[in-house]
Amino acid sequence: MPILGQNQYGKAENRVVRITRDGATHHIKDLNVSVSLSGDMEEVHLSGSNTNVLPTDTTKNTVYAFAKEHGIESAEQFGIHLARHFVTSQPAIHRARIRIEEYSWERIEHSGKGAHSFVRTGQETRLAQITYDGSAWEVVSGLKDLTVMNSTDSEFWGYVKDKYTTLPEAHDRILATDVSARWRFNWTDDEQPTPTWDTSYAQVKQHMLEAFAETYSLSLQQTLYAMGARIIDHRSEIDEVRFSLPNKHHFLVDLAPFGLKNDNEVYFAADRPYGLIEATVLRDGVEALIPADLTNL
Ligand SMILES: O=c1[nH]c(=O)c2[nH]c(=O)[nH]c2[nH]1
Repeated sequence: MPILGQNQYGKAENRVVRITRDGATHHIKDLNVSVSLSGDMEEVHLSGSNTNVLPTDTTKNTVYAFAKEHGIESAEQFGIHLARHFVTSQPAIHRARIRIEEYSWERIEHSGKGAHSFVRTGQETRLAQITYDGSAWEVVSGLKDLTVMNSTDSEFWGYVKDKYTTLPEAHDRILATDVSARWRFNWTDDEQPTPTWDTSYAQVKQHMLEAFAETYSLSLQQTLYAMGARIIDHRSEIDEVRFSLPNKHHFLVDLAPFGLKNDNEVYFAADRPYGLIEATVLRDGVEALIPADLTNL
């Protein structure tokens, strides 16, 4: 008989918006929450018995009920509540993985009454993944679509040249990327104090941006390492950072046909193909646990 391999189930992409009313001042949390459970699920696959199956519909309802009952302090805290609930309340469920995307809203400053108007900020999407097996926690936070550009202090030369190489060496180029990053916390058990999730997120993002701005770059690879190293050096709660950085190429336009000189002023922003630079930066002595392919994480 064929063997049932790894399996998991749950409700994906539960969109939950939680408003907290503080008089006329409102606060918004806007999340996309995916629940994935695993455990004693052989029978549902092999014989069709649903005895151990908590319906995915129930997992969806739990997300909404918890938004009311516990509020949403941070994506990480909310994910921890949910994961703990599924694993500790259902004997057949041995592992819960909660993935969250968070969309940020900024208050619209205006001179009228009330503080209940918001504009979606077009910057990055915050990410969190919480996994719990009844004893150990794994929290990986992250972000995607944080678009950054340096208009100088970037070079790329001295690379391998074979018969197919046509790329001219660059001694002053634009360096631009959409940062996708995940970082793993070394908080793993309830005995340790939990990190302050929001402060940690803000600091990690700031270190990333400062390292991008302050690194005189000889390659996107070098900039990536500088960004990760800065996080590992400054944030003791984090042991591992993984980046996926598309190199958003900007090519100088040849204006000579029009009798114009292009002194690093006019570029064509290409959207594809793009270089894709990916790497993990780790604290010395720790094991790498973030998967190499971030597309589904
Ligand atoms: O920063 C870069 N790294 C590369 O590996 C590479 N390859 C390339 O064509 N351009 C660049 N730029």
